[in-house]
Order: sequence, then C-alpha cells, then structure tokens
Amino acid sequence: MRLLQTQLHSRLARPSVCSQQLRASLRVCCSVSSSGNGSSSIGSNSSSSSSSSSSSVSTAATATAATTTQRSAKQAIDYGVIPAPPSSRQAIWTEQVWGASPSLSRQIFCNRSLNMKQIKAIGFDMDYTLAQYKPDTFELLAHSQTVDKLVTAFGYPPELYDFKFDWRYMMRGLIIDKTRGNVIKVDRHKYVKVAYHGFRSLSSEERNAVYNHSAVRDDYEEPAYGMIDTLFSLAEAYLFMQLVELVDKAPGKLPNFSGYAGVYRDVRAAVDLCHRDGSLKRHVAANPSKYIHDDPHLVSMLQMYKRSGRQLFLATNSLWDYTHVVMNYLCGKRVGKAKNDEWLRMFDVVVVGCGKPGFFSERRPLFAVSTRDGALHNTDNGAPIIPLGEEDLPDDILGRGSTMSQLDLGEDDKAAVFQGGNYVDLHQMLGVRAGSELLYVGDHIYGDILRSKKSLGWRTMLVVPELEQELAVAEATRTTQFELKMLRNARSDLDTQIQRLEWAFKQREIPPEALLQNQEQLALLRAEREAVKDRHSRLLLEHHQAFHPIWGQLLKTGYQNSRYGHQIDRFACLYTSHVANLAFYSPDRAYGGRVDYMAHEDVMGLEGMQN
Ligand SMILES: Nc1nc2c(ncn2[C@@H]2O[C@H](COP(=O)(O)O)[C@@H](O)[C@H]2O)c(=O)[nH]1
Ligand SMILES: [Mg+2]
Repeated sequence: MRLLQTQLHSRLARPSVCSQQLRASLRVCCSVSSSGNGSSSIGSNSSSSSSSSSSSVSTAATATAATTTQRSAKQAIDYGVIPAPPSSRQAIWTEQVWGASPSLSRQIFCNRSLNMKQIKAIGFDMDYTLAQYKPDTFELLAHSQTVDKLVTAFGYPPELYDFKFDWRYMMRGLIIDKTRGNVIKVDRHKYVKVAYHGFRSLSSEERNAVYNHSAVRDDYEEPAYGMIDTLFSLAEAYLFMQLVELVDKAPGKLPNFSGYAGVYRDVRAAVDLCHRDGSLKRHVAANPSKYIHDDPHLVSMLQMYKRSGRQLFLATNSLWDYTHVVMNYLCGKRVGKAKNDEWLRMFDVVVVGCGKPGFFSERRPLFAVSTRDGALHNTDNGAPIIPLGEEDLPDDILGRGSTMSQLDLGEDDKAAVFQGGNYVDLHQMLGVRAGSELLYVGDHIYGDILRSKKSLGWRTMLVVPELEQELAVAEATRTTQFELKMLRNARSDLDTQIQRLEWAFKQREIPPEALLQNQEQLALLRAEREAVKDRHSRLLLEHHQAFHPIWGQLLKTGYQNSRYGHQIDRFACLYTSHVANLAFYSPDRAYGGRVDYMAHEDVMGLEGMQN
C-alpha cells in the first residue's frame, strides 16, 4: 500500500504532460490574438464574457451573445470578407487548357456516391440556382417593397420607410421564433446555440431558460417557427426583427397589435404579395443585370451536359413570363424586345409554376404553355387538346408530339413548356423509370431537395453560394482550427489530472510528506487550466466571428454541425457553391461518397480512411 501511494504521489507530482508544449502554444496564441487582424476588439470583449463558462461549445455561443448584447442594428458590423460573385474565370472541363482541379471554393462535395453515368436526366431549379441574385440589390428591393406593402396595404406606420436594411445580417439556416420575436441558431441536436430578440442577443441564461432547459424539448418546426431556408427569406427575417424592436418600444404603433406572431403573419403576407403582384419581378425584368449575377460558365455547362446525351429539364416555381425574362438574360443577356425562344434549345422539357414541393407528391393538372403569348392549354396527360369551336392550336403547342412518353421536342429542338403537373408527368416526358436516374439541382433544402430525395429517390445537388466565403475563411483559419483542437485536448487532459489529484486528496491517498508538493502541483494545474480555458474561449469566439460576426459559421455551431449543415449532410447527395461548378468536372464523373466515421474512429485518427 505504501508503495502504491509513493507511486501515485510521484506520478501526480510530475508536471503535466503537455505543459511545455502548451505554454509555448499559449505564448504563440497570445501573440496571435494581440497582433490585430481586425478582430482584436472581439478578443478583448470576449475574454471577460466567456471566462465563467465551462463548456467549450456553449462558451462560444455565450461569448458571442455577450459580445453582441450591446450591438444595435444601427451600429456598423464588420463582416470581413465580401463573397466574390460567381464570375471568376477558371478553365472548364471541355476547354483545351483544362488540367487542374477547381479551386476549393468551386469544388463539388459529395455526401453520397453518385455515378453520373447512371444519370439520364438532369433538372435545374431557376431562382437562386441558375439565376444567382445579387443580394445587395435584390434583397434590398425585397425589403423596400415589403415595407411599402406593409404601409400601404396593411396600415403600418410610414416611419417604416426609415428602416435601413443590412443584407448581410441574416443568414440561411436560422429559425424565426414567431411567438417570442426571436431568431435562433440551432445545432443538429436541436440545441439553441445563439438567440436574438430583435437585434439584442439573449444571454446564455436567458437562452437556456427559454429553449434548452425547458421541460419539453421543442422541435423548432412550422407553424410556431419559420425557417430561413432560402435566400429569399433574408429580408423578411430582418424586417420582422426591426418590427419586433419597434413594437417593444411602442406597441401602440402597429395596427391591432396582438403579439409578435401577428406581426410575422403580416410580414409573410406582404412578402408573398410582393412575389405575386410583380413588385419584384417587374424591376428584375426591367434591369436584369442589376439584380442577377453573370456566370460565364453557365451556358457552357448546360451545353456540355446536352452534348453528353443527358436530357435537361428546368423545373421552376416561377411562371412562364418571368422564367422567360430570367432565362433570356442568363443564356445570352437578352432583355426587353430582344428576348427570344433560343434558350429553350438548352432544355428538353421546361416546367414552370410547378409548385414545389407539392410537385413531388400531389396530383395537379398539367397545362401546355404557348411560348408566344404565355396562354395555357389543357392537356390530356400532356397531349394537347383542341377546344371545341377552334380549328387548331398554336404550332408551338401542336408541334410537341401527341403522347407524353414519345414527346417530340418540336421544331428546332426547342423544349416543350408546361405548367403545373407533377413528377409522374415529368418522368413520363423524360422516359425515366426510376428516380435514381435523375439528378435535380436546387437551392432550397426543403422545396427542392428534401422531398424529391426522400419521396422519389431523386439524386440531388444543393447550391450554396455562401459556401464560397465559408470555405475561404475555413482555409484561412486552418492553423486556428489546429490550435483549437490542441487547446481542447489540453483542457481535457488537464481536467483529468486535476480531478485525479483532487480525488487523491479527498481519499487521503497522499502520504503526509508529499502533501505540500501535491498541493503546489494542483494549484499549478488549475492555473494552467484557466489559462487554456480562457485562450480556448477567446480563440473559438474569434474563429466563429471570422465567418459571421453574429451567427458564426453557416454549417457549424461550435463543434457540431448546425441544423442546416445536418440537413445538407442528410439530403443533398452533392453540394457546391455555384451550379456552373458542374462545368469543372467530367459529365461522366463518379462522385465518391464521403467516408462515414464514428466518434471512436475520430479518436483513433481514422477519419478520411478509405476502404
Ligand atoms: N408567392 C410567393 N412566391 C415566392 C416566395 N418566395 C419566393 N417566391 C417565388 O418562388 C419562385 C422560386 O422559383 P424557383 O425557381 O426557385 O423554384 C420565384 O418566382 C420567387 O419569386 C414567397 O414567399 N411567396
Ligand atoms: Mg430556387
């Protein structure tokens, strides 16, 4: 027994395993943090706010919350890097000069193996997929038009016209808590990591009391919550928060105010109206280049797939008139009277007004669209019907074959255009028998990706333009990530040593002659742990704010995947920053799935191991 005690004492009295390395790291870390990379104020704010938290993950959120508590919408926020438009020039796969992989920000990432040789038809969503809107003009327009609707049609006060809009404040993947007037960021376990009421961040105590420590765990789904899962929702979420602040200051200012949820309903209805009555689309049609990014690879990408023998289709919720405007701009910069039908040659089938996600499950009538005047014509399972009293139908309808399964693509190889219908019609038109023969590319995780994959087994690709900036920051902060991992391990290591020593004291395992030495050692270890904890918290906060000063990383919350990241992981076979990135790869490429690994493999360092 005496021997054991001596052994224990001598083991415990040894300096901590990583002391030297860690001290060096802390010295390096501290010099990094004080070197000033535009975030020094973040570091200094956070050190006081985060020191009381013990969990590394919640520390980040707590510190984020504390740092931004005083921030109001009126204060300028430094967002760091501005995402580049998708127009940077890189050689594409069909060019003579091709030879290198695309840069990280233009790569296609694969969650589930996908051999393109098995794909017979490729479909594209239009808005925010083929057409990347410029948020600084388009979202600004959405915000101002919605304000106008609220004032003129919903009786809101004219002072709303003074509202300013910051298009970079909100982020996809966030959730609106309609009844509490909050916006929250949730991780894949449905744990709320960041929460704002209006533009005031909730402290960790408030956040935990409302969301994380309640008797019943919420699922954060509709109808009590609203998903910010398309880029169309950024302006809507921002405006709702502005109104929450207004209501908190002066509830009497809004007409018949009966709670935040009622305000949200009004905002939603006003946004909806803007999309339906042409308030937004008229402006885009008048000046597409102001609102839509130019992507030099888009047409080449479509042509490459066409030439590879794949059938191409467009399936958009937009109606014919607007689709015609946007596609003319994208496929030739044609606007106004210069518009023509040439873009239809890129596709085999075009379905407008398809009403996704209902398109993937419900039965709906299918109409043929006359491309000359946009008139709708009834069809019998896609075959045109000549109404009584009429001799004929326009050529652009009649020329498209008589049965769905043997669809003749009409004169000049231009796609037939339909409105409505559902996936059964589309499968027939394309002659595909199984959903797995079809790849659909969209931007909306729910409307485009989730249903089509879950119910129909379509292969899916999600377009995430934010990924470009996300990847750039992730690359630039590689050393920080390594350091964070080291600090996290060191923290855990120190905790274990401290706990073991504390246990030894409590259990009176330490011989009297070794007491003093062990007490000193315990004090040293505790001080070391505090230093590591503090450094880790500050670095983690800086790291998150490098991505987005309010919400952090799009696809992560702390060390976990964010809810949005988790959805991408589950439902998108492929994901990438821009649809035209397909042009950087062979049309027959076999995209290899990512290797799944579990916690024990992570510890063993087996992540990334292929078999
Ligand atoms: N009525 C509403 N329409 C909306 C809303 N948000 C977006 N949109 C419109 O949907 C399509 C999207 O087209 P897709 O190509 O991505 O399928 C586009 O026309 C938008 O204007 C809304 O809240 N209400
Ligand atoms: Mg879309």
